Amino acid sequence: MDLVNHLEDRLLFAIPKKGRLYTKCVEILNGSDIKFHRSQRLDIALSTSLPIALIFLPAADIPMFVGEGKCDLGITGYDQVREADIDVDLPIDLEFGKCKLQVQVPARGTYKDPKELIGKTIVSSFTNLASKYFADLEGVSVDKMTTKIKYVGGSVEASCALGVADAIVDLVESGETMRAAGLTDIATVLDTSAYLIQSKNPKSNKEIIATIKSRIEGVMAAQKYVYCTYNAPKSNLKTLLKVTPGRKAPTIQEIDDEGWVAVSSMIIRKEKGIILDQLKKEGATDILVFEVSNCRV
Ligand SMILES: Nc1ncnc2c1ncn2[C@@H]1O[C@H](COP(=O)(O)OP(=O)(O)OP(=O)(O)O)[C@@H](O)[C@H]1O
Ligand SMILES: O=P(O)(O)OC[C@H]1O[C@H](OP(=O)(O)OP(=O)(O)O)[C@H](O)[C@@H]1O
Repeated sequence: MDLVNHLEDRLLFAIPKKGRLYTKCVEILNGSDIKFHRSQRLDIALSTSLPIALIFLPAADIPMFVGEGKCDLGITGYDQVREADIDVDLPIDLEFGKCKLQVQVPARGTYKDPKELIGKTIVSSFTNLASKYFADLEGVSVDKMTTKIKYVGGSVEASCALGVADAIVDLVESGETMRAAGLTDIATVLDTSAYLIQSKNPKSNKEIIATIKSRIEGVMAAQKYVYCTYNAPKSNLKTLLKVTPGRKAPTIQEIDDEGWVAVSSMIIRKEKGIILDQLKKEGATDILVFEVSNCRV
């Protein structure tokens, strides 16, 4: 297939091919203007807007491809990076795919402390992280630990009910799966979210890597902030500026009304309600909020 020849001179960027991280990754690529067309059944897509080839891979394999320098950049869960135990840079926390890798036991059982599981059988898809966690609990190296760690690839939560495990180590987001399986968490092994990961020895030039990172940071900022403007009485400007300090600093402009200025500032989207209430209370008028569709920060 000729596609492979077109990979030369392109930065290879590994993206989860499906699953929980896929949709958000495509949103980030779109927001970054990394345009591509993915044909059905093809796991490589050439970007039409930048010298990039997107390589769609299982989330669990991405740390290896980036760690070995086959792909310069990738997006995957921090849990996958730690499980693979591969040395990569983690330049951007993308703040989605947030969940916890937790030790879970039958809710009606007697286990309350993970130390009570020493010497027992634990089932997980994250056997390396689970092994390290229980070896640390035992205070020995992984090869000397007495706790048995077994691998299953999915539906880990069924293991206790099926009598395969005394406890499991699995991801928890809402907790619905855990509760439905009659389990409860007793310890957290790792907090995770999706990251942009980068090879320690990238083959592409620094410029294209910097461009991609800056665009992704722009998408993140556009998601995190909204743009707020208002008119402020000079008499209470100091207090109002404390409410909207901006990312760097607020912009203040004179207006054709003595005693008043116009202020514009980026504000955190999640805090918008409280901030607008405070601005109003402190005497601001004509308060407007705008979506930021894109930016460079
Ligand atoms: N509720 C969740 N359950 C599992 N993984 C989650 C959850 N929320 C976020 N994640 C992240 O998604 C990653 C799993 O990605 P993905 O769904 O692509 O793999 P997968 O579960 O192995 O896919 P599949 O099971 O469809 O083959 C996890 O490693 C974690 O970083
Ligand atoms: O806390 P929750 O919001 O319920 O999410 C957690 C569940 O999601 C994942 O499984 P997934 O759906 O990816 O299927 P799997 O069991 O085949 O991995 C994970 O392994 C948990 O089972």
